[in-house]
Amino acid sequence: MKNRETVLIVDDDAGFRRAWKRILASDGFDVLEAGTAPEALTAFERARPRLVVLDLMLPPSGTPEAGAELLGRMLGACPQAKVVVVSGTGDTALSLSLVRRGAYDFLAKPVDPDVLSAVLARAHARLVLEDRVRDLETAVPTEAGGALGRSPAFVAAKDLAVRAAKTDVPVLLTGESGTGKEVFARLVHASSRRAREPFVAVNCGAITPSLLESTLFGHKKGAFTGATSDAKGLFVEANGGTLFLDEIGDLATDLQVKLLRALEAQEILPVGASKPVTVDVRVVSATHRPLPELIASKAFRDDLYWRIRGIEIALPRLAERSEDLLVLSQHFLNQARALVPGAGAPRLSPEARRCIEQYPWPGNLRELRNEMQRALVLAGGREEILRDDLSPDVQGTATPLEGATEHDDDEGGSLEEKVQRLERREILRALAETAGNKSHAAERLGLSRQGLLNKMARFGIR
Ligand SMILES: Nc1ncnc2c1ncn2[C@@H]1O[C@H](COP(=O)(O)OP(=O)(O)OP(=O)(O)O)[C@@H](O)[C@H]1O
Repeated sequence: MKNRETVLIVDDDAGFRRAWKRILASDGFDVLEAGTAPEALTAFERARPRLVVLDLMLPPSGTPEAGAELLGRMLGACPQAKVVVVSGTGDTALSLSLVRRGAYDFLAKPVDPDVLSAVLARAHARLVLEDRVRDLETAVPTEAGGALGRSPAFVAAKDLAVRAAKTDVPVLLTGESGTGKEVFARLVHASSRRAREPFVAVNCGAITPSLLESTLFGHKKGAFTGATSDAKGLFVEANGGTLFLDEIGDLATDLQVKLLRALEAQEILPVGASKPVTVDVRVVSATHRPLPELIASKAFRDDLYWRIRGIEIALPRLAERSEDLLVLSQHFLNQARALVPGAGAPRLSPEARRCIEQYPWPGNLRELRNEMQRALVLAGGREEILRDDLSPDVQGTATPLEGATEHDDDEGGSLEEKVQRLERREILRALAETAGNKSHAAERLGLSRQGLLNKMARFGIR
């Protein structure tokens, strides 16, 4: 059997270490040894073993308190580590108190080899189980159309979308940028009788009016310079299915008239054609601009408004979906793994969660998605996403948790690496405290503005 798990054996007696090493190596573990508390800490920081056999009485101090402190440092750095404490026969009370403080189990000397083997096999099985649970927890199932969320405002919008989908009534999706309007348009399509037919999306604000007309309705060969052949247009491409008109508030007024005619007659007139073409298309529109205001300023036709607004679904801002924040964050982190080679199964630290919950997310889900991608990149393969991996705005003014150890520099590495981590944290903190003002942050840190910019570039800070 090959466990591919490393066990660190910590004992000052080289004879014991040798004997235990033989047993555990034959059980299939990779084994590391340390004879003193400093050696143990160095080995732990370097190899991050998740299994440790720890004798409490270690040089240089030789006191059980030093062993207990070592245990605390190991569990602080790697809470899932399973540390089996080994003590003298008289130390049962102390060993028990350490189990209460997070040690996995304890063994009294002289250690029975079979018991050692069995305890470590059980600890290893536990690790495997915990890994599995974590994988399952992080693999949040993606629901229909990827529309995740359980907050009341979101569930109400989703119910309405699914009910509207069963009819052919036009749907108007409103909501700030990044609230998931396109995701909802796809949800309406996927829940409708048209699900197996095409879903065609067009952003009305992204195409010039002259091009948009032929893009939507098609054109005949020779209708305008460059029209070298007939083109079908998106209405015909979406025939039988759903046409998603994103940013409909940006539609030029003459096109509004043509769109209204197409929707009322269910037929379109390709540019340069003399005969209309009949189409069967369900239209879903979306806008982040308030159409009533555009109507008041004559920028949008009210007859078209009433035509596309069969059922209006207002998507809630992310700030109104506090119950969904962490599920969505985890979902976006999982998604981002595909973009970051070597990223493990990420999870958010308590501090990072707090920051996410306190930030208002003006860019809604799109901003959250980008933030999670960035955090995963900055975490550089570390599975726990820390507060410092978040951008200064998101770290914002959230007050650190009391007793939080995130900023304690106990993550190991060379002196230079520690100094760099410290520098990066101080820069992020100064930026957060000055609301991202680089000149003020530089002043606070005693750097020139350019010096700060250089360091930000080096540490990958936006
Ligand atoms: N409920 C959801 N569950 C999971 N991911 C979502 C959800 N809603 C939106 N997203 C994701 O959030 C991002 C933004 O969503 P989308 O593009 O639909 O927003 P939008 O309102 O159409 O934005 P814009 O108005 O700027 O075009 C996308 O990556 C999308 O996949």
